[in-house]
Amino acid sequence: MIRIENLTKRFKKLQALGDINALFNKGQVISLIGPNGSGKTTLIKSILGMVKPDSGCIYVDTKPINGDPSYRSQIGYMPQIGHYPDNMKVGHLFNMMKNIRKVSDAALDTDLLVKFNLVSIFDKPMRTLSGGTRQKVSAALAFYFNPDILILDEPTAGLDPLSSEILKEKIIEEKKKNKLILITSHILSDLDELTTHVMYLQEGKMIFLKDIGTLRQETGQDRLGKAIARIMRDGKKDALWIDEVLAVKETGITD
Ligand SMILES: Nc1ncnc2c1ncn2[C@@H]1O[C@H](COP(=O)(O)OP(=O)(O)OP(=O)(O)O)[C@@H](O)[C@H]1O
Repeated sequence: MIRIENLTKRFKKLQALGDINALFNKGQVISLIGPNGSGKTTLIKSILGMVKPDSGCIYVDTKPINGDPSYRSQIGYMPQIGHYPDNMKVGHLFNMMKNIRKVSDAALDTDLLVKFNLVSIFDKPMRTLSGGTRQKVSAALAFYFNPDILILDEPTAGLDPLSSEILKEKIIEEKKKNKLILITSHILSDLDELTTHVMYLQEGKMIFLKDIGTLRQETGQDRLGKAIARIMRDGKKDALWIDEVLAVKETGITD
């Protein structure tokens, strides 16, 4: 569904992404994990066409994305920080998006609008919302047009525990509908019940892309956080092991 080939991006001297190769398919929930500044958001923005790679290519449903931008209507995107017009009211924002997309009411997914009770704040200007409430607006917009692909950048950051659970349940529901979901998060416990595959980035390099079963088996750890910690610890002890996992990038997902 999304194929990434030899993707490279530099910001002046800094290599933000170095020769990334990956294949993401329907029904997968890919957790993009890596330290701050490892390139997760740059990768996401490259898929969305918001960052122009220096070289390489991204295909969505076999079509290269550097042509027709209409592929973006297939994608629901929840940014790390949503930027909205300050004076726009919440209700107006949803209406405006609906009008731009020319989608009928029946085709809309209003689940999160209802569950986050956003209708009750339709008259509030965006600038008056708390950080967490802005996150809820971003989440509801990402799912609003029932997209086949969801890209969620730190979706639970800033959400209270109940809202975080509501969002996670929603992601699980969409996963059951065979959608492709890409998530970044530093809260690995949030990803445990969602993830089918883990893509680990470090300094712009893909260290591995593996299905969660393989990762658990190789590390002997059930929890994602512990499995990743184990990998990083072992990686420091044994550089050869890192070479071995780097070889995974040649083949992509090891199903
Ligand atoms: N527009 C830009 N101009 C210059 N450097 C940039 C730009 N965007 C990102 N970078 C740099 O590229 C690197 C990767 O950044 P990116 O935001 O992709 O990391 P990340 O893995 O998403 O980090 P975090 O976990 O902190 O969100 C960082 O060193 C960042 O400073």
